[in-house]
Amino acid sequence: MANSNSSPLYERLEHKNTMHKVMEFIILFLLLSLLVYRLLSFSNHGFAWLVAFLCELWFTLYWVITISSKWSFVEYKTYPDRLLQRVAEHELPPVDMFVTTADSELEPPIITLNTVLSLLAVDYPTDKLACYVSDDGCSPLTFYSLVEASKFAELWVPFCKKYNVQVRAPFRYFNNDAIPSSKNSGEFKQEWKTMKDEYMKLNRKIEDAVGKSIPFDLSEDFSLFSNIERNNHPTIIKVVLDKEEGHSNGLPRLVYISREKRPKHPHHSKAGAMNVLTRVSGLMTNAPLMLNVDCDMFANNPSVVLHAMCILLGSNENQNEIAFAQFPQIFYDGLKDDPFGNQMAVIWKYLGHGIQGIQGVFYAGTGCFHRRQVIYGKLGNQELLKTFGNSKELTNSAADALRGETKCPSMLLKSIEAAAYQVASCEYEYGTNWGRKVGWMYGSTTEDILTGLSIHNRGWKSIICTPDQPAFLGCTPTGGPASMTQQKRWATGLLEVLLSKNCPIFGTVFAHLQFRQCLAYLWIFTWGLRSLPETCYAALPAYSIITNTHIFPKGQELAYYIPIALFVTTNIYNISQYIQSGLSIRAWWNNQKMGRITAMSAWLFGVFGIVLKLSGISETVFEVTKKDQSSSTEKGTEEEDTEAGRFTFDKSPMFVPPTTVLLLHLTALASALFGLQPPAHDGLGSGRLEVAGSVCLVLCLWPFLKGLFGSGKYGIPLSTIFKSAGLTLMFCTLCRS
Ligand SMILES: O=c1ccn([C@@H]2O[C@H](COP(=O)(O)OP(=O)(O)O[C@H]3O[C@H](CO)[C@@H](O)[C@H](O)[C@H]3O)[C@@H](O)[C@H]2O)c(=O)[nH]1
Ligand SMILES: [Mn+2]
Repeated sequence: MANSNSSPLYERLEHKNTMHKVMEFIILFLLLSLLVYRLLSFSNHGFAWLVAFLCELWFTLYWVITISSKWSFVEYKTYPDRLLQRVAEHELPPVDMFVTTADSELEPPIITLNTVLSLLAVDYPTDKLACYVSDDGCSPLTFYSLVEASKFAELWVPFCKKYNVQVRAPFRYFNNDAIPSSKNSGEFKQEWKTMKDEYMKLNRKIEDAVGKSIPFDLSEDFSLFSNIERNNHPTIIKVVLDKEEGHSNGLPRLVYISREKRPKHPHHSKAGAMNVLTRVSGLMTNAPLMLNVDCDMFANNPSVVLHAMCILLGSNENQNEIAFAQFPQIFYDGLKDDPFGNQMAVIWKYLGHGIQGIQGVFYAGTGCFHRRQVIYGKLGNQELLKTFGNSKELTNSAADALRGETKCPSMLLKSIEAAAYQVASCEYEYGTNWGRKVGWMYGSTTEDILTGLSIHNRGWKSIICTPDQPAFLGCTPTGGPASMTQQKRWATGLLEVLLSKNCPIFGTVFAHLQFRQCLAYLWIFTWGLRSLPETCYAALPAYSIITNTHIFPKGQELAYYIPIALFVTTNIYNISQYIQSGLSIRAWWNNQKMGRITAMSAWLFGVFGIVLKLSGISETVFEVTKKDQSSSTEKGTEEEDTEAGRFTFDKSPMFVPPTTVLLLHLTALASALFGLQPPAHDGLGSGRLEVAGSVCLVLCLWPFLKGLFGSGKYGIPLSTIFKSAGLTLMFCTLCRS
């Protein structure tokens, strides 16, 4: 095409969203009015008034930060076709692809191997790709699955490319039994059937291996795994697929790495794993770009790498400003209407693209392409050794990477074996800058946001890339306990950053973090803190009904309409965003409910976790979330499916606060209904707004109301109910006295 050289590889589209902005200001105005009203009537009221004021002050400040973060909605459109016309295949930069897994029980190897297969099969020159799998579980099963998957890949990858298969994770591709009808040639049908049979065989092999202590004969490779403890073992590095010298087998390289672990050495969870991947790949292939995904995030769009290249090779003037290209987290088989409120589609859309208009989207830990140079930082030669550690081979490769040279070694392991084992050992990082100035940053269980922040601090930008066909799809946790565990880890991890020297405010004052980008980071880092005002505010209506006082304006005051208007506009505003994102009102309501529940349980415990850490009582841990096999070969029973979205419980203390708040409101409403309230002091007792607030909370806590009467995992454990009842009783007694 004549003009293909001049047409850009990506376009930046700004959206005005005027209606949203107007509503955002109306909401802000109402919040401020409420604050003014509280201040003016302060003298007539007591402690509860002060609490309400403080909570509302927090909500207002938070709203200002939210408006700023959402303000500049910017979207990027990428054109991979133009890229292929402009850049010759051999000029495309190599990419190292990282997959992390940590536990073969919580993360079934069949999921991991599907992710790996989808990456091996992407549309990109295979000799430019290498896939590295980090296994923090040091599981022979994972290794075995990888070896078996690599054999299957020899059939699968050519098949995908021949027929331009769109979804290259076989468990998704073979999800329904019917042969895709779009391609009807007899040859295709035949090959499709063979492929499915082969995949089923692979599946069976792995299923057979699960649960056996030694699932395979201890041949040379597997013997490395015998008598190994997960947290106490030497490094294992195995090249599963290599390039034979001279000829290519049409598959990318594939390497299995289980880094050394010793009980006394901190392993820094995923961040530590990422740094080992970075170093080992630096020695082996040293690609200038690195993609990383969680084990459950398969490539759902075969052109992902090309889309990312559009941005990272991009237009000349700013290609050196963009540090990473992040694809949004989207989930497959997400339960309908997001009953656990963890699909975050609206957040990704409005906050993700809003921040895009400032310095760029946050790094979200998965589905992201980084520049190796940026991850390494900018350094002079004399600093290299101190920064990167004592491996001469690694410092040389890092120096190459920093100069923008990549000499891709043709022999993978043999020549550099010793160096690879050295950089994967647990003592290697001592006295270096790994985790502090280079690589993935340590000190938070949300290493992703922290690492992205450290990049933005240095003045880099980032871009969110949203091709029409979602680039990566992963699992969300289902059920109450798993969702809460994840949310608690996030709340803790984010607070760990907020309360450390990495706090974004320092980044703005002393480094190159833009002011509004700092606000956007504060928006996310304060998730955990939101639990405090939310929980207090949730208790207020119950308090006022029980004591027959009022915390909202009375009917005869003009201010009476402020909370009502606030309630109405906020909900219209929120609902409109759900509808514009193609979601249902039910999804909005579920998120609304879960927002309240999460704040009172998981986020609150995130704060406790931080208090314990700061007082030196306990460390924070990265608890891996369980990945469900859902739509692979095993289907849940019918009965389970109908209950899929129902909230589940366990004995975790996290469920105590929401249960308590629920019991409190039930008590309050009952006392109002049966006229058991004490007489009001000034004739101004609790009124309609307090009762409405109380009813709202009961509705938000509906899953817990059902849980009071449910049984098994659907029921709140008796011990939790007793604790909550005790707390409710205490609260009521305190109120009355
Ligand atoms: O010691 C560990 C712990 C975890 N992981 C891996 O980290 C990934 C994310 O773990 P998961 O339990 O799935 O956490 P999520 O909350 O679902 O992950 C989100 O949040 C994390 C930060 O809290 C980010 O690291 C992830 O990329 C992001 O998807 C998985 O591939 C794990 O195998 C390790 O490699 N080593
Ligand atoms: Mn996950």
